[in-house]
Amino acid sequence: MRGSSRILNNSNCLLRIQNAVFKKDTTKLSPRIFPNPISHFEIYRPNDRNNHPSFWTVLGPEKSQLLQVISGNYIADPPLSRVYPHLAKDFKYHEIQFLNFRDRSGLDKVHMSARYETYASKGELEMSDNVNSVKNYITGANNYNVKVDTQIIDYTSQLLNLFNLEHLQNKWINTLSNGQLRRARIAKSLSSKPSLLIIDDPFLGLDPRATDMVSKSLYRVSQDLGTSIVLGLRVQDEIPQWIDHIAYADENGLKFSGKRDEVFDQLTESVKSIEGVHEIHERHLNKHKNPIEITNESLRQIDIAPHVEFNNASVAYRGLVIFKDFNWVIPKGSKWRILGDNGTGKTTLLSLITADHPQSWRSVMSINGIERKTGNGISFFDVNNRIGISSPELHALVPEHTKTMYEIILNGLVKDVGNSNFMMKGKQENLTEFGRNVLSQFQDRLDIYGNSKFTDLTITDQKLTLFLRAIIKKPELLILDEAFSCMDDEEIMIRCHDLIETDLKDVTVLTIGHIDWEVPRCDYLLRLYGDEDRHYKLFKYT
Ligand SMILES: Nc1ncnc2c1ncn2[C@@H]1O[C@H](COP(=O)(O)OP(=O)(O)OP(=O)(O)O)[C@@H](O)[C@H]1O
Repeated sequence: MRGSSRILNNSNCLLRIQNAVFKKDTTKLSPRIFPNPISHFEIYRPNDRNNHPSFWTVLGPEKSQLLQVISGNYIADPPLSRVYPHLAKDFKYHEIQFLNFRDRSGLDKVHMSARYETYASKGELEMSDNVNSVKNYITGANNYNVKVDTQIIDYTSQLLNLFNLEHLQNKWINTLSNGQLRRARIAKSLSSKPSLLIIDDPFLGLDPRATDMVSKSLYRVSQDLGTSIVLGLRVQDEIPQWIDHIAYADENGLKFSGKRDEVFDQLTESVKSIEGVHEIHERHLNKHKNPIEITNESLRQIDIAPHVEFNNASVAYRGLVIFKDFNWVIPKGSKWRILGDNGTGKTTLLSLITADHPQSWRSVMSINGIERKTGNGISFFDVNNRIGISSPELHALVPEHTKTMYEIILNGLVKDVGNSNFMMKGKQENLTEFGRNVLSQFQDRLDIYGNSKFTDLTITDQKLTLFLRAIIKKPELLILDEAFSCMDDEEIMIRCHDLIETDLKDVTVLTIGHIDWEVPRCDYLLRLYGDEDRHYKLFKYT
């Protein structure tokens, strides 16, 4: 860091790392997290008048590791090479908050069907005394059953307002949509008024409006509370204006760090190849991107039989209407993007298709011309034998410490257990030629990581694992819900997208993703508007 040779004012220094190496544990053979020592890195409180670094973004292929180091994980060697001077006197564990969104930590690990069933058994959408309400989740009253004092209530109201959660405050936390839940988790992390807030992929799964709102709100709270903030972003992501310092971590360690404008040249040089790949990818995806509005009638008239059809479907949660008279014809083999702000009903729609949603059995839809209703000889397992899926909910259910990459992928071959059962072993001999071909396209990754535990994989390889698991049986219908979000190795993402175009031509694909370049090329778009009348429109890309 430039100018870092000066020893700065200790009282406002939150974190100082000097000539430190980091290890997972203290055993002699434990490998270093980064081969090179970190020579110097500092974070200051934002109200420090000397304009010292308080708002950082960490970029680069090893950003998550550096965030762990900053947040106090791993063991520093020598011991005092990483210190938190400002916190040292009266340190409380909640002074540092570290959030990553890979899991739904702190919440029940429930699969979608359980989410809807529990709602059904609870019977109420909103309960002011609901222990597991969003509001209680943010204050912590759900865990400790503590009485929350008025000051905290006032502060919580501010947080609810800033993160647009007021209208959701009495809902049961597990019924929130992914984007809503992420906002709630950020609000919760601020409820303890931390000195240092570290968030990996803060905008993951947020729609563009929510991204902007969360960014502004984070800055505002940090000013009010004097909280320093570190955000882990991908090189391709937009860096908020208020971030004034950048650190870049690669496999060797901290490559450079400093003021945003001062590291500009180094950053440009380091990300040249990543940006080159990104530009080619975007050009490919945008080749045909003019959406023209179409109707269900026109979809019925094309020469391909409908695969899935929604017929006047309606879904409401105790007065909260999500779908009203919803009709959608999905031709066999067509590729769709489903787009809509957080909470507009994308996941609900997919859970109808996967039969996780109870409404799914009430003649609201048909697949291959067969109406789905109870007593029609179709079971939940029949439905899911033909569906492959990757989603954040499934990601959270992976037994990450016990299963390897290869085991998780083969698990996708197991029949008659639904898609969320990770325990059953898939058999290598059940691989078809298609399955073998798919795996051979990623042999380079499997050779290195195939026998690694899921937890030890990078986020890119975790997402790749779930993608391969979803397609290995060659499903008739493939559901990709945020399947490529936070994949930072875009070359791997492109290989997955290419595979969809070349090897899954006859498979119907439904994709959800808020970021354009994370979505494979699609023929059609379903746009949900989330307004009072639950409008939606269908488009064809030309
Ligand atoms: N079981 C439930 N009980 C009550 N409300 C629910 C339930 N499940 C979902 N909701 C509400 O229904 C709305 C739609 O949720 P859904 O998860 O389908 O949205 P989404 O479009 O997938 O959002 P995101 O982009 O955030 O993932 C949200 O407002 C959510 O709070």
